Order: sequence, then C-alpha cells, then structure tokens
Amino acid sequence: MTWFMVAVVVVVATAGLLRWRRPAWYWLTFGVTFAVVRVLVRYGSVMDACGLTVPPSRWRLTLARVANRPVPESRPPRILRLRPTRTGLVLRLKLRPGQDAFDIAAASDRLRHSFSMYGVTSREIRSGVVELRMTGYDVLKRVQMPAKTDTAPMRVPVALREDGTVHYRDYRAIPHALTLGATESGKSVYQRNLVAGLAPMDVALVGIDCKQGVELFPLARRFSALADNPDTAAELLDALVAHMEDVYQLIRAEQRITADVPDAEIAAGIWNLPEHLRPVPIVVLVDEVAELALFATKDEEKRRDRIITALARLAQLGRAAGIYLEICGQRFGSELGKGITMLRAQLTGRTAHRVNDESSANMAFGDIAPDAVLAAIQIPADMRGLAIAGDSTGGWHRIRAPHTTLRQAVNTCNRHADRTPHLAVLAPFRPTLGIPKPVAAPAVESIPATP
Ligand SMILES: Nc1ncnc2c1ncn2[C@@H]1O[C@H](COP(=O)(O)OP(=O)(O)OP(=O)(O)O)[C@@H](O)[C@H]1O
Repeated sequence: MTWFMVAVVVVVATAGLLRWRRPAWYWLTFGVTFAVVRVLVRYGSVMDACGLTVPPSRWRLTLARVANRPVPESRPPRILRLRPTRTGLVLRLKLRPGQDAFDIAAASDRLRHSFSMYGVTSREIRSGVVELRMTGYDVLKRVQMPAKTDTAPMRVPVALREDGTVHYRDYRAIPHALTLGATESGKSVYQRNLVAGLAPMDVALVGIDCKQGVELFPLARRFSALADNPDTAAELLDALVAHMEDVYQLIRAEQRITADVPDAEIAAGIWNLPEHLRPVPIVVLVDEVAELALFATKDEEKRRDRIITALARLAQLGRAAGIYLEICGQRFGSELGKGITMLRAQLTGRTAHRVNDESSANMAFGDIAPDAVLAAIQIPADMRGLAIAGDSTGGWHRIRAPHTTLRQAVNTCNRHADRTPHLAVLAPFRPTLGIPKPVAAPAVESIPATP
C-alpha cells in the first residue's frame, strides 16, 4: 500500500512538472489519456451546458408515453470518432436535426474551457458532420513540425497552424502570395523556411533581395538567379517575362490539337505538358518589395515603372508558365504608386505578421477577410514569427513557422545545390560563388560631441 502511494505521488508530481515545463511531453505522456477520459466522461453534461443538445423528437416522446417510461433527455451530437493526435484530440460529431456547424463554431470557446483544452476549432467535413480539433497546449509557442508531412510537387510544409495541423504553401493551388509584417516580425524566417522547403524540389529559385542581398545571398548555391539592387532586378524581371513568353510558345506548339487528342491531354499550363517537354517551374522571391517601388529621380521612376509592369505581367500570366511569385514587404499599398494595387489583387495568398497599424493589416486582408485584419493587429510583439495566413476564400488561420536559423537554411541549400537548374535566360544573373572580397568597416566617430 505504501509503495502504491509513493508511485501515485511520483506520477502526479512528474505530470505536474511536465505540464508546466514541457507541455508537449506532458501531452504525449499523461495529457492525452487524461483528456480522452475527461472528454468522454463530461461530454453529455458539457454539451448540455453549452446549449448543444436538442430536445427529444416527437416519436421518442410518444414511445416513452406508450411504454410508460420517463421522459427522454435532450441529446447532444453523436460522437462518430475520437482520435488522439500529437498535439490534441480530434472529435468528429454527427449533428442532430436542427443543429448547424455554426452552433458548434460559436460554442468553441465554451467547449475549450469546459474540456480544459488549450484551443478548440471546428470545421464542417460534410453536411451534418463537424470536426472539432482540440489542442492540449500552445503548439505555436515552440513550433515543432511533425516528422512526416504530406508531400506533393510544389507544396511546402512551411508552418504550424494553431489547431496543430501543418500549413502548406501550395504553389499550384495558390500561385502568387504576399507576406507583410513590420520590421523584426519574422518575414525573413518565414521566407527562409520556404526556401529550405523548396530546396529539395525540382524548382528554380530566383531571388530579388533589395536589402543588399543579406537575406538571400547566403543561400546562393541553391539559387539560379539573384539580384541585390533595383537595376539588376529590372533586368532579371525582363528576362523572366521573356522566359514566360517562350514557355507560352511551347504550350501553344503542344496545343496544335487534332481530333484524336483526349480532352484531358490538352495543355493549358506547364503541368499538362509531357514530362520531357515540361520547363522547370520557377519561384521568384522578392524581399522588401517597397525598395523596388520607391524612386527619387526621373530615371529611377522609369525603372520603377518597368519593374512593377514586369511583376504585374508575371502575376497575371506566370501561373500557366510555371512562374510563381512570393513577395515580402513591410507595407504594400497604393502609397507605393500606380500599379501596386493591381499587382496586389493578383497575389492570392496573404500572410501578415505583426503589423504596426490597421492600414498595413488592411493591405493584406482588407479586401478578403475583414476579421483577419483584427487578428493581425492583435499579434503580440513578443511572439515573433506568429502570423495570420489567409486566402481568397475568406478563410484564415493563425500560423507560426519553425525557427529555422540562417545556418540551417544555408546547410539545406548547400546539400541540395546539385539540384539548382541552369536556365540559359537567367545565366547572366547566376550568383558567383566564392569567398567575398573583404569590405572595410564604416568609419566610426569616436570623439564625443561637446556642447
Ligand atoms: N517563427 C519564429 N520563431 C521564433 N522566433 C522567430 C520566428 N520568426 C522570427 N523570429 C525571431 O525574430 C527575429 C526577427 O525575424 P526576421 O529577421 O525574420 O524579421 P523580419 O520581419 O524579416 O525583420 P526585418 O524586416 O527587419 O528584416 C529573428 O531573429 C528571430 O529571433
């Protein structure tokens, strides 16, 4: 008996320590069992307290009266499946007549408190079936991506969502995207994760990094072309437009359709071309886009117009030619001049890190998901890397990318350097590899100013 008591105390103490210090371990060891028991035991009463039960139907009342039995109780949605996961529980519910998915969504915060879970989100699976995803701890506090993720061409597992699922950047579903965020909000880390995720794939990476190349040039071995100033960027974008036109010619040549070609084989983009003819897809990463749109002189204005026109053309026509845009910046609104809002409208995927004002959040979500604007401005300053990711369907999620250091990203790019495609049209922009020339440190004034 004494040994049993000691064992109980040890288990309770270990569980308590793990719960506060290592929530992920706690969940995997004790938390999941406690949570399953808690949900199953409390399910009926919690659903009743949250107003998610329906009164007995007429035939059940009649049956009870005929059989002289007590009046049947109200019934909650039926549990179809309860599945523990790495980060929480997934509960699939069959709704009762008269209930809808909105009832469950509206009660998700009450369910979270009642089941003592960290977060609860719901989504409709099909008519009458709703899935509740519960997380046992804050999965975004220290992001750990699952060891296994769904793999598909041009689909990068880039971050974790607050419900514990993986957030993918799927270039074939959403060809172009915009990532906004104030300084030090985590844009570069997000972009680094994208590059590291794309590095093992058959894709050409093109970078325009107007921060003098500090973010993308260390990853140069996996890049087919890089530009670190607006002049080179203008030429590089012209070369990409020329490449896009060549790919269109190739698709048109393939489309010389005869009556015996099945409909499914008619090419309307590079992915429909036979594999031996298919040009390699290109992802164009632009860091600090505002640098491309700002100008001080007449010549710079001409260059700016050339750049924005080329970007807008790539955004409008690039998808079929396998050219995808990934644009990052602190702000991307009409104050950057003509053509910007037209370009922004083509960037379907939107991600906003912490922003300093509502108008910056509006640039990302104002035209697609107004409630995401509120979520974006509520991101706390100490949660760097936390972001709101939405798309044109109006849906949005809170996400956070894993903290990939520059060293880790460089290692990944170097490991996959042999996959870097050589495109003739991009050859002049291929980064030269080697030891950089030493640069003199800027002079520092050491004499203190006297009043
Ligand atoms: N997902 C993350 N998880 C943990 N820490 C992060 C994450 N993303 C960013 N950080 C932290 O925030 C710091 C700033 O991130 P980052 O350089 O990506 O910001 P930024 O938005 O690109 O800033 P700037 O516009 O000034 O370049 C990083 O050094 C890192 O310590």
